[in-house]
Amino acid sequence: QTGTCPAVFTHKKGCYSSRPASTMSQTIKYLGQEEAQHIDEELFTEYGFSVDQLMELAGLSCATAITRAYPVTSLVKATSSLLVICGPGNNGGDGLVCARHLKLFGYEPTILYPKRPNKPLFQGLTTQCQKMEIPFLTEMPEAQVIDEAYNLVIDAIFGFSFKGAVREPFGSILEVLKKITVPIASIDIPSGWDVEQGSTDGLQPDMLISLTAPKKSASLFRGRYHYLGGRFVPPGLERKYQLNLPQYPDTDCVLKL
Ligand SMILES: NC(=O)C1=CN([C@@H]2O[C@H](COP(=O)(O)OP(=O)(O)OC[C@H]3O[C@@H](n4cnc5c(N)ncnc54)[C@H](O)[C@@H]3O)[C@@H](O)[C@H]2O)[C@@H](O)CC1
Ligand SMILES: [K+]
Repeated sequence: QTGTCPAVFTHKKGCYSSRPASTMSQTIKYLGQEEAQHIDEELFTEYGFSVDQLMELAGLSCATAITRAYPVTSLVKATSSLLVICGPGNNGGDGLVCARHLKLFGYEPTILYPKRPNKPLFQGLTTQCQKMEIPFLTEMPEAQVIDEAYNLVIDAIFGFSFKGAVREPFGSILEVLKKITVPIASIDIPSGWDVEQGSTDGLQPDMLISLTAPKKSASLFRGRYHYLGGRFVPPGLERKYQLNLPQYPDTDCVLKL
């Protein structure tokens, strides 16, 4: 039995978990944009979480998933250098948290954070990264420079609130990212992709870390590593939106999908 029932307890009649049997065989839900935003809002209102709490858990999940896919010992460059590109919203905040944890995990992240919201949350996260001695770039390097200097680029530019044509400076940044050959790990959504429809000529990340639940465009992801993170969903919210989340193994904060 044990061999056929990963991540759930077993007993003599087969697999079981704390989840009702009716949801066990169903597949994980891929969320639309509005649905993702509603879940986000409910977590903060009805369920009493604060943004910085969930951002910390989300960013930690991302850093952990990255250690699974790209362990320090597997990196090809002489240093364990990573480039983390942060956008103007909460996806960018996840990137800052992720960079801080990656530094603690033995990587050498560098951050590009061109549009910084004038809010204490983001100012605090920026200070924390500076105090962790993570360098900040003042401009986007050229594609060739990125390929030479970094093992991996972490895309924390846009998440589930992205809409419409990409505005500067992010249009130029995404153009450079389309030319690089080092792998890209995208947080929640590959930036520039429509949250539901994806993109035919957009980024093609090697890794996607879906937070809470994958968004519809994740079904078009063709990279090697798709991870789920953000192990903080209360059961009532999971039931209401029929998320059918898989069970995370043991105490892990990430799960490979
Ligand atoms: N509910 C959840 O599961 C959680 C979500 N978190 C993160 O929060 C993200 C969503 O954050 P936000 O709602 O702040 O939004 P995003 O971070 O997706 O982006 C919003 C920002 O991007 C800008 N923007 C939108 N479209 C643009 C365009 N076409 N060109 C240029 N700029 C554009 C907006 O002006 C805004 O500043 C998620 O994807 C996830 O990464 C986590 O921080 C916490 C938990
Ligand atoms: K992203």
